[in-house]
Amino acid sequence: MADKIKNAKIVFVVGGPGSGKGTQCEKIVAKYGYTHLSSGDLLRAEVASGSDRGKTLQAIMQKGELVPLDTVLDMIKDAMIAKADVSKGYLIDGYPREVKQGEEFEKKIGAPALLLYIDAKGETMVKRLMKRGETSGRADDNEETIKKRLDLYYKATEPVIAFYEQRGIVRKINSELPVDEVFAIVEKAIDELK
Ligand SMILES: Nc1nc2c(ncn2[C@@H]2O[C@H](COP(=O)(O)OP(=O)(O)OP(=O)(O)O)[C@@H](O)[C@H]2O)c(=O)[nH]1
Ligand SMILES: O=c1ccn([C@@H]2O[C@H](COP(=O)(O)OP(=O)(O)O)[C@@H](O)[C@H]2O)c(=O)[nH]1
Ligand SMILES: [Mg+2]
Repeated sequence: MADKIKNAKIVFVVGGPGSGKGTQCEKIVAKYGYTHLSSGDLLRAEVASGSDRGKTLQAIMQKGELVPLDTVLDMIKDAMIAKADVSKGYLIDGYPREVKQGEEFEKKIGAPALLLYIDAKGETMVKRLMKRGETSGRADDNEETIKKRLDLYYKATEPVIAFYEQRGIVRKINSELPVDEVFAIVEKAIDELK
């Protein structure tokens, strides 16, 4: 089964909480028809299903901590296989969160062709998430959990960017700009892939 996705174009979308990963992914889907898989959305869907596994996940996410690596990777892999026949490429949003997750992904699935590094200042991300929290209904969009997510991002996820920089596949995107200007930079990076 996994053979089906071995030659697929894979793009990692990495950035802090509230940096704008989901916003840019939506625009990429609209223009390029890629399959968007947000690790956070997959986990939230499991929580929403009310399963026992979902209950365990909810407790971890509420605290802003990381779910065990194998859980997320299995979910992403299943979702990729489900779309293998129709997909032009995959946007893996919010993953890897730590270097080890990237290594395991490559062992089980394949290597990314590009890493979009969506970069905004810490204070910008906090402001956006507090605003989003007014309407998102996300249990982790509150001041205390946002702070923990941000700390964990700097500690665990930023090293992921350094790891892939050695391979020359990182494109840094300044997401302090308005959404459409950010997307103009994103488009250049995706167009280079073809
Ligand atoms: N000015 C500006 N605001 C943005 C931009 N991208 C996103 N936002 C706002 O920031 C908020 C968070 O954006 P998301 O795309 O949900 O961020 P994310 O990185 O997917 O966040 P998580 O799901 O928490 O990982 C949104 O509610 C947007 O309104 C941008 O490029 N410019
Ligand atoms: O690979 C992943 C992706 C997400 N999460 C959990 O899901 C939450 C929400 O992730 P998402 O990417 O939606 O939002 P972010 O934290 O980037 O704002 C995180 O805080 C983690 O608890 C995780 O443990 N592993
Ligand atoms: Mg998101």
